[in-house]
Amino acid sequence: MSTTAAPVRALTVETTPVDDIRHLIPLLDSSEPLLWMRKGEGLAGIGESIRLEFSGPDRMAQAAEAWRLLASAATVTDPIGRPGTGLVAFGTFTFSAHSGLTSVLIVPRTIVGRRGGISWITRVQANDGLDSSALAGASVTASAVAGRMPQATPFGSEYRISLLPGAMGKADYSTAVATAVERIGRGELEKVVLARDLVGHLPLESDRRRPLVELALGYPDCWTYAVDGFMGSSPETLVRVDHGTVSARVLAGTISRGGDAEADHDSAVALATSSKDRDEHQFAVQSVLAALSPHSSRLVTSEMPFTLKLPNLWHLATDVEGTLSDGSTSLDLIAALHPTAAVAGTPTASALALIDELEPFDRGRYAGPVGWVGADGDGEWAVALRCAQVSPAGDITAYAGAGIVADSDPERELAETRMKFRPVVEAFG
Ligand SMILES: C=C(O[C@H]1C=CC=C(C(=O)O)[C@@H]1O)C(=O)O
Repeated sequence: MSTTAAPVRALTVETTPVDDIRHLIPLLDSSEPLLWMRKGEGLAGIGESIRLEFSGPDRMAQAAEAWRLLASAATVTDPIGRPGTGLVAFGTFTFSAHSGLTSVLIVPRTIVGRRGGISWITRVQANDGLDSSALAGASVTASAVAGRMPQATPFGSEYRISLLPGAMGKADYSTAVATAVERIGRGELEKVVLARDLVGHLPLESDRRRPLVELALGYPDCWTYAVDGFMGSSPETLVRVDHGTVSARVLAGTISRGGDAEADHDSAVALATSSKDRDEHQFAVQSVLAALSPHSSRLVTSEMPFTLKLPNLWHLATDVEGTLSDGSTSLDLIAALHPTAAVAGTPTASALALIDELEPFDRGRYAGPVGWVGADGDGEWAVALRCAQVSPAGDITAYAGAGIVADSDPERELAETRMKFRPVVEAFG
């Protein structure tokens, strides 16, 4: 859909309960799926009612402001009142302030949701009436047609795509890690997260819901998402705001799964007791606490990080929870949090400069916030990991990175990125 500065229309939004909907993905558009899902529940978006695009250093703050205006002008009928009912926008934001890709908020024409066993449909209609000049920094495309009841459609043919090294090959990655370790040794910074890319191409008219099915079935405990051609399955909750409660799951520190039960247990113990991984993890936790403290009271974390088991690896994890103290929306909070030390490093400015210097590609939306926001500003946002951007022409770019600290070993970090690519490589392959 093209982007023009068309007048924004006020939205009329109506949520209605429906009989149990068990499968969200078959309802999606096969070429432009919009999805947010975990453990079989979540939100499926069909069509676009309004698209807001942002770029530059203030992209998230602009989105927060534009969303306040759009939501306050909407007429919402929502007898269910659960997270994800009523007016919702799906969003994806670029990692870098100077990315060539845009950051977007998309209000679908129809949203089908399921949460706690309750299913609903939300229909959105764009009407005349809201002045677009009010939508700070946003470029807007609007469509007036209201959503219809979506029907499941059969999946298109199967395909198998190989993803191959992109702008940064394996040897280049190891060299970049060695350079980062040297810079850390010189005291220029303490941690940096370096990523590499894989590329491939989707055949014409491929059903883009297929990789989502693989991701959702293979990684049910992760957030499986698809917004504007960007898709993946992330284990990391950047922030969730629900009726005044703010929470996050911080991940940093990784080890492979063991080949049998005993080796797997040993792997988890090795991760939990590794001072290298504990250090890497603490940088990430501290960055999240520092960003959330000004907006929350009673911010608590588990005393020690715990080991989180995923099908492809173990992570060190810390859950954070607090009470929102200043009425921030989830978009305000992603603006405050991004980029955490789980995806950039410490100190942030030095880490971003080194990423720019050592990574020969634009991260696009990789490692940026991806998720949804509701009319009241509540929402759920993941750190966009284990992901790929698929362009309208079918070009695929997948990304995975690893946190580099003083005693990182380049070959181990390379192996870690291979593990982290697994969900996406298998979903397309
Ligand atoms: C940067 C990534 O992972 C982050 C999240 C969890 C563990 C990480 C690590 O152990 O390096 C990274 O900080 C990625 O998956 O591309």
